[in-house]
Amino acid sequence: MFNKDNVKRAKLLISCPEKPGIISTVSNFLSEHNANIVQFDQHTTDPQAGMFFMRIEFELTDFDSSYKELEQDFHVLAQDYSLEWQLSSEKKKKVAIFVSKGDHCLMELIWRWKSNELNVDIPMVISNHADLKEVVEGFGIPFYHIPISPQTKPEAEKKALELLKGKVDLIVLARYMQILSPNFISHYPNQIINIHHSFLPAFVGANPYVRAFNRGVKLIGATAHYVTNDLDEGPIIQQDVLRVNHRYTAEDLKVAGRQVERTVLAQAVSWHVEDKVMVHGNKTIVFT
Ligand SMILES: Nc1nc2c(c(=O)[nH]1)N[C@@H](CN(C=O)c1ccc(C(=O)N[C@@H](CCC(=O)O)C(=O)O)cc1)CN2
Repeated sequence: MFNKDNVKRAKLLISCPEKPGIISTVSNFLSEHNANIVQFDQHTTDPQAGMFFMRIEFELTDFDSSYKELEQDFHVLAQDYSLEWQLSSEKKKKVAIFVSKGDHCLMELIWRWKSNELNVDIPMVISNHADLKEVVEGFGIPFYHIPISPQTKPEAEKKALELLKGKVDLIVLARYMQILSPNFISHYPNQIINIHHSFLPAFVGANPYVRAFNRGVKLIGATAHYVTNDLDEGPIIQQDVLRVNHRYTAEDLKVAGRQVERTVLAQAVSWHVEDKVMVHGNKTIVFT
């Protein structure tokens, strides 16, 4: 459809201590900037003394000039009201995917990208193994093999950071089986999403399916979370479970779990790139 008035959408995420009038102040600001609100969501942790969260999606005509003007003016309002905020346009986010040998989560993301279901660019895949090089390059995606050992991890992470610098908005660990250092994570705060193959907080760390089998669980699950220095303890974005029974071996659990892992990760990545996730402490607010 021809867009004669250059109308595009933007998203504004705001968090601040709860106070009366914040909604009317922000909506008046947007009205004064000729923004047409098309979606509005809010959450208050405690009406008396809690935190207030808001997500507003709006349209702007003459987008390129009006977006810049709105952004400049919002800086002033944000300071006056002590707002934490993020303004995003419809520009596709650039997502780097980290993998090891398992391909099911990687392929789910690539399939959704190829079908335009996931509105992102994938500038690179980085792996500590070469196994998936051919399949990734077959989709025209650059693949970088960076081998890692406990002795070489600092150098390997330095190489990865150099490849990533200025090229990505989000890193996805698609069954990447290496613990990231605090230094690496510090470059991408709440911009690294991991899929853990258990229903956290159960079975943190390595080999969760074997431990689930030994425990005799009747549900297995997967958890997508932001990566922090505390292994598998970061803010949870999405989870799901699958019913199992005594007939499942540990290997059966691993195979059955792949379906849950891939859909949970894809949903979490979709919500993040659509600017629907806000982080508060060690929790998220997801405006679905
Ligand atoms: N700093 C963080 N790094 C990673 C996190 C995280 O939450 N914080 N999530 C993990 C994913 N993961 C489970 O989902 C996981 C991966 C790897 C290991 C582990 O013990 N790795 C060993 C090496 C194992 C090997 O070489 O095969 C290690 O890194 O020393 C535990 C949990 C991704 N990273």
